[in-house]
Amino acid sequence: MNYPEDYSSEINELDLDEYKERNYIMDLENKILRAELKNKDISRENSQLKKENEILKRELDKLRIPPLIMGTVIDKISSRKVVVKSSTGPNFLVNISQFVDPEEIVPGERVCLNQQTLAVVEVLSKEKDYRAMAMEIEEKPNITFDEIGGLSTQIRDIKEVVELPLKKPELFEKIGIVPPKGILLYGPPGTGKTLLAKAVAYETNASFIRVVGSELVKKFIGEGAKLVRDVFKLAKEKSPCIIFIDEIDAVASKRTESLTGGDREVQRTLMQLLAEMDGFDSRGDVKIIAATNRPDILDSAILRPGRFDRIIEIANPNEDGRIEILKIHTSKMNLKNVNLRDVAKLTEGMVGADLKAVCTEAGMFAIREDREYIKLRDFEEAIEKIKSKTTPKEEIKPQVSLMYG
Ligand SMILES: Nc1ncnc2c1ncn2[C@@H]1O[C@H](COP(=O)(O)OP(=O)(O)OP(=O)(O)O)[C@@H](O)[C@H]1O
Repeated sequence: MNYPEDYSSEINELDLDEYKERNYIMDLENKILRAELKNKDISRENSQLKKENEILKRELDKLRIPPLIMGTVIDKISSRKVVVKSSTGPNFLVNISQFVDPEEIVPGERVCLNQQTLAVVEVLSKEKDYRAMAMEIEEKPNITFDEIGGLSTQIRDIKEVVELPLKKPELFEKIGIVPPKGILLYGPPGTGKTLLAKAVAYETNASFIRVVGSELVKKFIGEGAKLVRDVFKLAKEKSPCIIFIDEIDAVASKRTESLTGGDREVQRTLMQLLAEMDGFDSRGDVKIIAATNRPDILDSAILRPGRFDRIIEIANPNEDGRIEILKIHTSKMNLKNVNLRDVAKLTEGMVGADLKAVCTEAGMFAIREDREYIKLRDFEEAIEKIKSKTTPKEEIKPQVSLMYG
């Protein structure tokens, strides 16, 4: 169409204005979109941080709760005053804390006392028995040796000393040798000691009882020795059974000359443990696996023949070990162009628990970017993040004179 010259220039100007306006609007829309995406990212990060904050708060609360003393109510003097026989020995006349319903407290009831004020702060109902609190019992843990990476030699050793005697006791009888009763796993935290013990229980169809050394002597004051007795009794009832004692150093560190009250408690618990171990038949179907990060401080009494006389080191994984562990933890992840050897090279010094955290974190980075696959960059960022949170694991060896088998 032909327009007169002056009219067409007016239209061109109009077009230009409209064009500029449209560009401006598009620009604004892009900015809004970017701001919205950023906002989404921030709120996702915010909720992640909130979750982390919650976890840390809970951890802090746990740390703030001082250890409690167990006791049995002997007599009720008034609605808020009772006489309690403490598990540490003496009787106390104590108050009932305002958080506890005084109606619940009758003679014979087991209660927890605050260590400083000795007030009754908790009633131990039958369901919430302290034994249940101190022991983790699994009828058949669901962990197989295939889920453990980088520990093939240790798996072979453990099979020899635990699995074989449990599955074929007649073999040992024929040959005339006594299978070991207990083995000690030592190595830095997070290297898979608990995992190994659970896998042995799974492969031998055994139940699994886990107790933590530090809890036996610090959380359930005065009950350590009794708990050890109960653990062995329960293990016999549930046999075949694997007893796993984590942090054994807390009950079996070298004896010191002067004994404080706490040390005496440790002593009593250790003596009971040694007596229980000496008292049962190594050909039976209860085996004990203990774990420690501090083999250097162990009392040699527990490493004597007939006790924990097999020692297996669970060290930090090497590069091939790290690849195996990464394979396990990425088996269900959608990876794109990720060579696990590259990831293993970047994770020198990390243990299995760190590698698991790296895999989960790499997945989180992909989710944050709305991607359905995980690339090497996600692993690199995850490694940075985990490294900034963890301290390098130190390897501590037992003293040479303590090593047997
Ligand atoms: N060798 C491994 N192969 C696969 N996963 C592992 C391995 N080691 C550790 N992990 C992962 O780390 C988690 C923690 O490991 P585990 O509890 O067995 O370590 P640990 O040596 O018993 O540590 P701690 O001394 O702190 O008790 C396991 O549940 C598992 O997911």
